[in-house]
Amino acid sequence: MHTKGNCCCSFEDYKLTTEWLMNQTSHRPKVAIICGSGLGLLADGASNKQTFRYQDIPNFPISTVPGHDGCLVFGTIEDRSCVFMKGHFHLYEGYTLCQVTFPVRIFKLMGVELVLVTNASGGICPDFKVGDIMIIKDHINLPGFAGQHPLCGPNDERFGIRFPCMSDAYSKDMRSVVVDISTELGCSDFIREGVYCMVSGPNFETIAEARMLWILGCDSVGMSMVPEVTVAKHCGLQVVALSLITNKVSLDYSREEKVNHEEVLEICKMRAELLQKLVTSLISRFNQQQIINTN
Ligand SMILES: O=P(O)(O)O[C@@H]1C[C@H](O)[C@@H](CO)O1
Ligand code: HPA
Repeated sequence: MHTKGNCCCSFEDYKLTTEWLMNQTSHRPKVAIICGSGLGLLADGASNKQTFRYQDIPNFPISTVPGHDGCLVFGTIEDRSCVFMKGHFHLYEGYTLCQVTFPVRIFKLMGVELVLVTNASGGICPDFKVGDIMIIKDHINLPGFAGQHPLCGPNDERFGIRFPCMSDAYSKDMRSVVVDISTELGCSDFIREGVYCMVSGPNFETIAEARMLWILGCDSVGMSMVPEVTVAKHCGLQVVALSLITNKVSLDYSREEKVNHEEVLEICKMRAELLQKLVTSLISRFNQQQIINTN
């Protein structure tokens, strides 16, 4: 890979990795699922699985965080090919945003149309409970404000335009499909909608920072996803994102609880089955929607 500004991957790098994967598998996924911390279990429901460890895929970064298995799983859900990222990459691991978002452009080149992102986040909105699932309707890209943005550097028009619109990054149609599915599954009590804020991490927020984020309009805070969503939107992919509220963020100096990563993973385990049902139903609805759109 070569380096230019924030950008360390050339079109040839993306092409090489895509061709390598397409030579190794006959799956041609239309949906990619990015599994956040502790949520790799989402791939377990797929059949006809074919797994590639990140270290074996040319140009792929490797996962360094507990709860991120570090493999790409191709499989079938409801007769449709999907690709699951069991583990994704974070700024705090020391990766550039070009590396963090590298897989998204591979998905684009492979023919993916929908990216379904899951992650873990801390609930800022006082109404949120641990275990709630927040449908992300918008985000605040805090590292982006400071120039840590995946689209900084020369723009490659083969992926998208220089100045992409982000006001509709999260598909409105797919968001309402998630609401319908949660009613059908009888879990609408856990479903919320809100604004996710990305911070770089790796420390959890101070109380003053959390209060600032609440004033700014953030309902939850996490350390990932926004770069991937930005790059997905830039290259014309539909995005739907679900954030599992794994802890309540302290807004109050009298609160004694201290958040830690083990607790985050524990809550992910608790909600993995429900998230898996949501994801499976969502994929089958996306397939139906595609069929309707092409008829
Ligand atoms: O990868 P995600 O965003 O799901 O993981 C969150 C943010 C940190 O990586 C970690 C903190 O516990 O969980
Ligand atoms: O409270 C949090 N803050 C930031 N990232 C997180 N990921 C899970 N919980 C949190």
